[in-house]
Amino acid sequence: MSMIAAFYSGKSILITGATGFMGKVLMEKLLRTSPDLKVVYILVRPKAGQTLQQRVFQILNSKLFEKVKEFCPNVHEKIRAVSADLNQNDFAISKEDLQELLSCTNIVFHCAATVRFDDNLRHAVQLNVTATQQLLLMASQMPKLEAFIHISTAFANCNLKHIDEVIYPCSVEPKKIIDSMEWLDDAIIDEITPKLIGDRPNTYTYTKALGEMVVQQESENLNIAIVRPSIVGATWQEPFPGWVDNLNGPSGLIIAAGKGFLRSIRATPMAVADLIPVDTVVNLTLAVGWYTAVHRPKSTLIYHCTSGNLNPCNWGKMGLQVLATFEKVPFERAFRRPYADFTTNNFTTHYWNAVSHRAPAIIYDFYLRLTGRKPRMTKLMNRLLRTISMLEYFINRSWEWSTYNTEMLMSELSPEDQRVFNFDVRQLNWLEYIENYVLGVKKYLLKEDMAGIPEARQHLRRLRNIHYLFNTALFLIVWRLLIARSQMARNVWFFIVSFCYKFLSYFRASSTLKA
Ligand SMILES: CCCCCCCCCCCCCCCCCCCCCCCCCCCC(=O)SCCNC(=O)CCNC(=O)[C@H](O)C(C)(C)COP(=O)(O)OP(=O)(O)OC[C@H]1O[C@@H](n2cnc3c(N)ncnc32)[C@H](O)[C@@H]1OP(=O)(O)O
Ligand SMILES: NC(=O)C1=CN([C@@H]2O[C@H](COP(=O)(O)OP(=O)(O)OC[C@H]3O[C@@H](n4cnc5c(N)ncnc54)[C@H](OP(=O)(O)O)[C@@H]3O)[C@@H](O)[C@H]2O)C=CC1
Repeated sequence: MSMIAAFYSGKSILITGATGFMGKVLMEKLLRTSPDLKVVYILVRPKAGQTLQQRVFQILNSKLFEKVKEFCPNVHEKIRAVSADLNQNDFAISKEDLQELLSCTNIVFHCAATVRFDDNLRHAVQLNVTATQQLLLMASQMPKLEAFIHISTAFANCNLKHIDEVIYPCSVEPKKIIDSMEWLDDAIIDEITPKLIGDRPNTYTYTKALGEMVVQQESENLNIAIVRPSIVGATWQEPFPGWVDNLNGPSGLIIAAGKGFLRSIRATPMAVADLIPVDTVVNLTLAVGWYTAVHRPKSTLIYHCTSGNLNPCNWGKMGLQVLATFEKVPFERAFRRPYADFTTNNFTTHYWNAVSHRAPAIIYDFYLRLTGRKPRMTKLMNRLLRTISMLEYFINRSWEWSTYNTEMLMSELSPEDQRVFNFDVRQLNWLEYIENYVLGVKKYLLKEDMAGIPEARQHLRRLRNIHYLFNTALFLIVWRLLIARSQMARNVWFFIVSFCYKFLSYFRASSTLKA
């Protein structure tokens, strides 16, 4: 019997960010392994014209929840969606709901965050710092609370090269930042943002670091732990391999490469690609919840959920496996044949951006205009290049994360728990994982049917022929222009033609003699 699963039975669990990528997988695993838990409270905001109930219904009817519904058909009865907006004061939770949450919650998993790299500082602080502080305040009023698990990121301290499982202070106190966001106007905030984030690449990593400081400062009377995942990718094993439902991290780039938009990327092939499957993160998080509640460590423990030091893989190897998988399972209606290379300096990056990204987009838009359609490729390409520029920081550097606490926790688990809540990334076969990841992107993100593969191959063959035709035509045009303008080009042309003629004459003569 799994001790962790048994621990969650009968418990009331509060999850923030349950509609997000990680939150969904966390909720699914909890309900599948501990169907006897009392209730899962999820803080949800109405969004995109959908009510709370519609959002929850959509999640529970997704492919991700198919397996849990086999075990526990009335899974929806275990979930209680509470209307809440983490950007609002007191999260805009009704009095009755708040009362219930405060009096019943045993465990809190705080996953909600803004993970956008381009968020303005005010919004990123509101969600990643102020909301964390408010949630901790709520938690301190929960008499039955056994553990509070905060999800941070391994990149919160990406300005350092070696990162230990400790909280590193930021130069300005989070409380001061929170206060200043209340009275500074947007223009001033934009001006001071680069100074505040310092050598971090974006507001996301900075505000996640501030969030950790808040956790540390409020941790006095609470039993808290922090989990720091690196780049979270599709599921490795559970509930099935390759599940993914958003474009963050590598997923968007896999689509862009598979559809032939992304042909080169500025990346360091030998840099460690610290990817971690989402089910591994969730297993560790649940194990941390159990350990923190049962063993009540004296200080706030931080757990790195990373792969680099236990089972390293680099971007070069991953990229090649991504491309190899496109050969086996091509994506439908590609813009160009998938081919991508890593560039390593400014000059080649600009050159390939012009030749492989912008020029084809302009030519395609010209074709769309000619055929009476609205041009859209240049806009899309600009957006892709902007996205890539924001991710480049992470694919051109390597970090070392120590994992003593994570390894200690692994050794504390029973063999059954090590199996059911497996977070031992040493067992991961990267090539198999990447292949399943690409397949998952095709199936669950692009919603493409496997039956469409022959047609996709046919389409790629057509693109290859168009490519050859285009290159030949381009060559002839350039050559024709050269001949018209330069005596030297004419001489070279005359030489090649006469050489070919002589070769053919000799070949014909020798074959006549043989006959
Ligand atoms: C040896 C040589 C080998 C040769 C082999 C060569 C092979 C080469 C390549 C092969 C294929 C690639 C394989 C892997 C390559 C490397 C991948 C590296 C990824 C690394 C990521 C690391 C980041 C992790 C750091 C920290 C981890 C965390 O803690 S946080 C979680 C991560 N957060 C994010 O990823 C958020 C990023 N997103 C954003 O910040 C924003 O979305 C944005 C700024 C990127 C865009 O904002 P914008 O307002 O413009 O638009 P938005 O409304 O959000 O979306 C616009 C359209 O763009 C689509 N979109 C969104 N995100 C992405 C994305 N990540 N990639 C691509 N597209 C994206 C979005 O859907 C919108 O589309 P439309 O609706 O169609 O307009
Ligand atoms: N994905 C990754 O690569 C990594 C993620 N992390 C961390 O993991 C955690 C989860 O990330 P992930 O699941 O990928 O992120 P997602 O963007 O998929 O999910 C974010 C969640 O936060 C919720 N949320 C955002 N704003 C509000 C709000 N104002 N009120 C209520 N809820 C809100 C979202 O709700 P809604 O659906 O309504 O928008 C969503 O459920 C985050 O803390 C992140 O920092 C750490 C390392 C890597």
